[in-house]
Amino acid sequence: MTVLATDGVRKTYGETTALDGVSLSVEAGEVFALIGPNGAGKTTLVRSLTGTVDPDGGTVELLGTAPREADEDRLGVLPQSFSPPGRLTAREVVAYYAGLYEDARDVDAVLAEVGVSDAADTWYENCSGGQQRRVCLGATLVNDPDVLFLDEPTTGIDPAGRRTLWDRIEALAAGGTTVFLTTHDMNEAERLADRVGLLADGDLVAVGSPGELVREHGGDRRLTVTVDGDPTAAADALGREAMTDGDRVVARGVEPAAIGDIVDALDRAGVEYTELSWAEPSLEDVYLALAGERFEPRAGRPVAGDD
Ligand SMILES: Nc1ncnc2c1ncn2[C@@H]1O[C@H](COP(=O)(O)OP(=O)(O)OP(=O)(O)O)[C@@H](O)[C@H]1O
Repeated sequence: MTVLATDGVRKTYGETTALDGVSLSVEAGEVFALIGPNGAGKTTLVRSLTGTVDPDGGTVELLGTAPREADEDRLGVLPQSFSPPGRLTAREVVAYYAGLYEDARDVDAVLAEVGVSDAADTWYENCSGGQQRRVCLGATLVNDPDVLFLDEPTTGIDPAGRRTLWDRIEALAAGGTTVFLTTHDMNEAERLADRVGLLADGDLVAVGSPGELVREHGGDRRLTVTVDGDPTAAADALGREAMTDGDRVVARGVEPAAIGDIVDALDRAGVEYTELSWAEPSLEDVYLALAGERFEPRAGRPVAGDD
């Protein structure tokens, strides 16, 4: 069942085109992550989907109706900036939002779920930035929403806390909650999302599962050797196309099975190196390929016909 859908959505602010004809749909129980550079239009799209921005063109449907008509009891929305009154405790903030619903969840259970039980009696304004973000997330979960919009949910949260919240979001999705999130954290998108959409300059330039996007746009597996000395000797020793960049030599398309032979070849050639690493392409490579800022390697020079 389609939970939300846009067709040709456009939004301009004066001379700025925030959304330039965005069409997408998200199915029940799906986790959809929207990524893209600052100013790409992510928040504008979330706000169009939740009915707080009126698009200039195109159509938006949420739960089978116009966003403003959608049943609020079934929605949870965590905006990018959310400013509850500072002189309420964390528990009072969540209780305030719980009070807006007839059938709200237990406030302490929600605080525990987002990992802020310890700060339950602390004034919101005295909570750390990460604790505040968790309290706000808790406030969006009080009505046990069917559809959850999370605009940069883990910004400002420490790595361990981020993982706790990822677990929580995964558990919600496993329970059937549809999640639409925006993030600048490629690990977050890769870990959580069934599908990822990359928005650039108001255009949805790629949509697919993280695996599909990486296969299509992520480029090759690569081996990087950081040398202590002249990189060209290392590049020669690799016996394959490579590129030098400062003290690094990068060869693309290297299979894991070839790493042993490469190490032997470097040893035979007497190449001194400080690091040898091998990496699969990731969503970050997709992002950089499709929306990143391009730059020329500082002292790079192609070796052996590398492109
Ligand atoms: N209310 C507004 N008035 C004027 N311009 C706006 C308004 N809201 C957004 N914009 C502009 O629309 C464009 C898209 O902004 P938006 O906040 O949707 O981007 P974003 O992808 O969410 O960015 P970020 O990653 O920085 O949060 C930007 O150029 C922004 O300046």
